[in-house]
Amino acid sequence: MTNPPLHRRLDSDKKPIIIAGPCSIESQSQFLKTLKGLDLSKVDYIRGGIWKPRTRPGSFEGMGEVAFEWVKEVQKELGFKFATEVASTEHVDIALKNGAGLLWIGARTTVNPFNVQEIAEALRGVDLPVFVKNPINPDLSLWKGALERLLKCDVKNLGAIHRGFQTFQQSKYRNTPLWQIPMELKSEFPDLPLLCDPSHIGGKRSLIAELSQRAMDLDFDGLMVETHIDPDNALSDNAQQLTPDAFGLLLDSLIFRNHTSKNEDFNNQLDIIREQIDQADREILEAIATRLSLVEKIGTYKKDNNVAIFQISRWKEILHSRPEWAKSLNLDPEFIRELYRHIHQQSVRIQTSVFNKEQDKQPND
Ligand SMILES: C=C(O[C@@H]1C=C(C(=O)O)C=C[C@H]1O)C(=O)O
Repeated sequence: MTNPPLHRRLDSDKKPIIIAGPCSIESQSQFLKTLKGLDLSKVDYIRGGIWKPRTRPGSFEGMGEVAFEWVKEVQKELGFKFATEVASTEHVDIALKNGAGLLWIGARTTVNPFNVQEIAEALRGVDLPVFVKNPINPDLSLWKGALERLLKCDVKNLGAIHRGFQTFQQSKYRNTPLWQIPMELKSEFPDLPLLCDPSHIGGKRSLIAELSQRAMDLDFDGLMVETHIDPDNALSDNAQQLTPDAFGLLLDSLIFRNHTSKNEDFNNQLDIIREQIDQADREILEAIATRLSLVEKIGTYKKDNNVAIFQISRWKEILHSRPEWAKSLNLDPEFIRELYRHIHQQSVRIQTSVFNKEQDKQPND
C-alpha cells in the first residue's frame, strides 16, 4: 500500500486530540451527568457506545438507536461533537442520520475484511473523521487493509486508534500494547492521526495514567479515554472507566511532548549525539561483518569435514554466555538473547549456502 494522501487532520492540527465519554450510553441522565462533570473545553469529541459488541451473549449490548435521542437532547444543552463505534452498514446509516461527528470501526470489526468493506461502502465519500481501531490480533496488515478499504471508498478524513492486542503472553494489561505495531503504522503513514485508547489496553483504572503518558512520550496524536459518572456501577467496562474528576486530574498530570524543538542548542546537541550514534552503528556493522565472515569460514571447514551446520551444544553455550556478558555491560539480557537468535539464524543461513555451493568446476567438466 502506498502512503495515502492523509494530510487533513480532523478540523485542525490540534494536538493532542482528546476523546472522552462513557463506554456505553446507558440513559440520558447517566450521559448528561458524565458530561457535566467533564471540562468540555478540553475535550474534542464526546464518545458514547450505542451498540456494544460483547464477547459473550447476555452481557449488556448497548441501548441502540434510542440513545441517539438522548445524545441530541444533551447536545442541545451542552454542545459537543459526538463520536461512536459502528459495526455494520445499518449502524452507519443510523449514526449519519443522527449527526454523529466522528465514527470509529472497532477492533472486532477490523479483523474482518468483509465487514470493513461493507462499512467502507456505506461511508463512501463522507467527510466526517473515521477512525480504525487496531484488529484484536497483532496483525499490522489487517489494520492497514481496513484503512486502505476506506480510502478506496473516498473516505479521506481517516485516523487510527491503538487499543492493544490479545496475545497469549502473560501481561498486566487487558490487551498487550505491543507499541512497535502502532509505531510501524505511524512510520508508514506519518500524517495519519494516531490516538491511544489506554482504557482498553489497561483494563483497569490504575494503569490509565502510565499508559496515557507513554502514548504522549511516543508522539501519539491524542487519547480516547472512557469516563463514567459512576464507574463501579457501569453496565460495561466498569473496571477501566474513570470518573470525570479523575479524568480531569489525568489531563492535568500529563506532560505533552513536542514533535520537535526550535531550540538551537537542543538541535545542535541532538546532531552531535546522532553523529556518535552513527559511528557506533558503523562499529556494530563492522563487528557483525567480521563475525559473519568467520561463520563462512567455519561453514567451509565443516563441509570439508562432513560435519553438520547446527551445533546444539555450542549454540546453547552462546545463548547462555552472551546474555551473561550483556549483564556486566548493563544491557538487557533478554534483548541480547533475541539479538543472538537473529544472528544465529543468519549464521545457519550463510553456512547452508556454503554447503549448497557447487564445487568450482574445471573448465572442461
Ligand atoms: C558457527 C557455528 O555454527 C552454528 C552457528 C553458531 C554461531 O553462529 O555462533 C553456533 C553454533 C552452530 O549452530 C559453530 O558451529 O560454531
